[in-house]
Amino acid sequence: MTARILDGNALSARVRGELAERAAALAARGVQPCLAVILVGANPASAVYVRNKVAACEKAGIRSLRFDFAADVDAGEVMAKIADLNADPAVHGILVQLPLPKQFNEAEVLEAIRVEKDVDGFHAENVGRLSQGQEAFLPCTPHGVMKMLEAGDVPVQGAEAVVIGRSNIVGKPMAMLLTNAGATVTVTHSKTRDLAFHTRRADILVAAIGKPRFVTGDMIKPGAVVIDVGINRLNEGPDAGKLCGDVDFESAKEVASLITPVPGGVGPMTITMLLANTVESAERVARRKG
Ligand SMILES: Nc1nc2c(c(=O)[nH]1)N[C@@H](CN(C=O)c1ccc(C(=O)N[C@@H](CCC(=O)O)C(=O)O)cc1)CN2
Repeated sequence: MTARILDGNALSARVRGELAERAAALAARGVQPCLAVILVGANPASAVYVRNKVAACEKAGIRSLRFDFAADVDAGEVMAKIADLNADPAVHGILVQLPLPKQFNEAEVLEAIRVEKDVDGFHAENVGRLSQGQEAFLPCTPHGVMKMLEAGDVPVQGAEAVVIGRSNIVGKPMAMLLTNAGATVTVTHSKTRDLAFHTRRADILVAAIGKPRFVTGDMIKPGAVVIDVGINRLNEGPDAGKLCGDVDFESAKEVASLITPVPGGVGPMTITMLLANTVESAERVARRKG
């Protein structure tokens, strides 16, 4: 069996087209969706993601404001910028690119963003609302994964889902979304004993562990759906310099029924769901204006 590929670029293009129409309709009513992006430091991967987010906004008719701070900036300066953006009625979404340098308390920074502008879905109130199955801004990567499952007609209700990774931005919210959708979810991580025992039981396997090509074909149940959230740049070997996921694509595709590639899988959907949350936030403002 060779797996069908779930193309995140194609799905993103479709969804971003719809979002551009919604953004244009809002602008016609005098509300131009606007996203503020804060980048602290010079992490090269973060710089690429922020550049891509700003470019995607522009293409979709979403205004973007970008604020760059040096890695050794005083945390108070960034907090003051967040306070300004919170108070600015023209700004509908605020995001702080992660990771932050060591002097920052990440949770404190994320809590400083107004819940209604938390388009990354990382504020504790949005996390709590998600855990209770209430309406909330959903974290962009897990939300993108759910959209991909939907686009691939993957039955989630009743499925055995295994998530590898327990990070706040992917693993934990992913588990909550799959649970809310009726899957039976197992969260595994670096301390899990006999990981392959769990992964081989999965109808839906989500890999978000941050280890290049970690999940191999022999760890996958035949016919499973494999979602690769990892983005790793290889430093050595014949593929040095190339991007790869947490899944060994070549062996996995021979066992799975459906698989996401890296690049071109979940990554583009992360940015797409950020645009979706920003447009949604602006629509809420427009509704309140009447
Ligand atoms: N504030 C946030 N910080 C981080 C998030 C997040 O959702 N919010 N997620 C990740 C990084 N990330 C978004 O910020 C992200 C990662 C990857 C991609 C992507 O499109 N990847 C491409 C490859 C891009 C490349 O060439 O490097 C792909 O997979 O095709 C988008 C967004 C951590 N931080």
